[in-house]
Amino acid sequence: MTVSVFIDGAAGTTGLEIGERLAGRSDIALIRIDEARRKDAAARAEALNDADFVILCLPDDAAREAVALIRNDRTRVVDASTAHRVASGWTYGFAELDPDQRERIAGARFVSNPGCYPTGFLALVRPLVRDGLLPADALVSVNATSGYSGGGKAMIAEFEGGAANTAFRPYALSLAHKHVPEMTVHAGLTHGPIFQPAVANTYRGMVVEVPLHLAQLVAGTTPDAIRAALAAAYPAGGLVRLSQDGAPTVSIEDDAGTDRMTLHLFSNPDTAQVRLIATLDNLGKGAGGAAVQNLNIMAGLDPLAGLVL
Ligand SMILES: NC(=O)C1=CN([C@@H]2O[C@H](COP(=O)(O)OP(=O)(O)OC[C@H]3O[C@@H](n4cnc5c(N)ncnc54)[C@H](OP(=O)(O)O)[C@@H]3O)[C@@H](O)[C@H]2O)C=CC1
Ligand SMILES: CC(=O)N[C@@H](CCC(=O)OP(=O)(O)O)C(=O)O
Repeated sequence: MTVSVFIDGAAGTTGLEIGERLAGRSDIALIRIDEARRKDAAARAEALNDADFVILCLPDDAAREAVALIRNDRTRVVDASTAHRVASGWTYGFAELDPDQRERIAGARFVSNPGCYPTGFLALVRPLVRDGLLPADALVSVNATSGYSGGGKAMIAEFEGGAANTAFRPYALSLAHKHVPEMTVHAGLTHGPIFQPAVANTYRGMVVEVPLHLAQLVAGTTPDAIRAALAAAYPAGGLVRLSQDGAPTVSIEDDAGTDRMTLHLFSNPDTAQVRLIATLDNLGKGAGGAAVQNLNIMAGLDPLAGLVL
């Protein structure tokens, strides 16, 4: 079986990553438009309506416009932007979020690819809320650092052109980052987490951390219970894997250049505190890898085709 796929925004950071993963696959026929017409609405509309699947790698407004340009009831969509991640009629494209999420994605016409930071946050927190270990009204925070490719072409130019002039820059200091709604909704929390992102002077990779006092969890919850919940949520052999933490070091490079995500749990019985940490690639499981995974699931293809494990 061959499916036709159009990447709208193929010349951008995420679009190029996805194009690389799909190139050379015999089960995918890529639809391309001339470089000179890649922002031309008529050319895009033709490709959007010809394709079995489209992957939107566009700014939010352009992603909404692309969806409006689809005039048939056949073309299926994976949107990598933030535009539809808590929108009704859209399925959240995080296959490992819940036991039946993969099946929901398989049957969906409109799938929103998760944000890169929410991918790490939700992997750590969603199983704890679902299993009743973390109360839904818990007040949590999430600290995270991303490589600068997370900011797309503009941020890459800033760092590689020498204008950034920093090794590490906290941002979103207004406490209103665009990822907080999807973190809240899909974790099943009633309060948004305090989100403290930063960008580091490295191209790709992320560290996403949720620190918790055991007192924030339901009484009697132990680090072993948290580990058991995470182990049950992420069976071996998938893209999301639970580290055994024999060698307790974590770095932003750990999963860079791959489509996997690694979860860590560190704890100290004396302080009754835990640090839950996810490492991933903002362009891998945080964007392009997840989009290809969703496409594979929706089209009924080999679920790991084109992915870097
Ligand atoms: N970078 C990352 O790590 C992640 C990005 N995303 C999301 O993916 C989307 C793309 O981001 P990213 O690749 O980083 O951004 P880039 O800025 O690198 O790429 C966006 C691309 O879209 C093109 N574009 C803009 N407007 C239009 C339009 N109207 N029609 C056609 N093409 C258009 C741009 O053209 P031009 O080249 O001329 O500027 C550019 O090539 C965003 O919504 C982003 O939030 C999601 C997860 C992670
Ligand atoms: C370092 C950096 O600037 N990161 C981006 C998010 C990266 C991203 O890809 O956001 P989406 O997944 O929602 O598209 C930011 O914080 O806005």
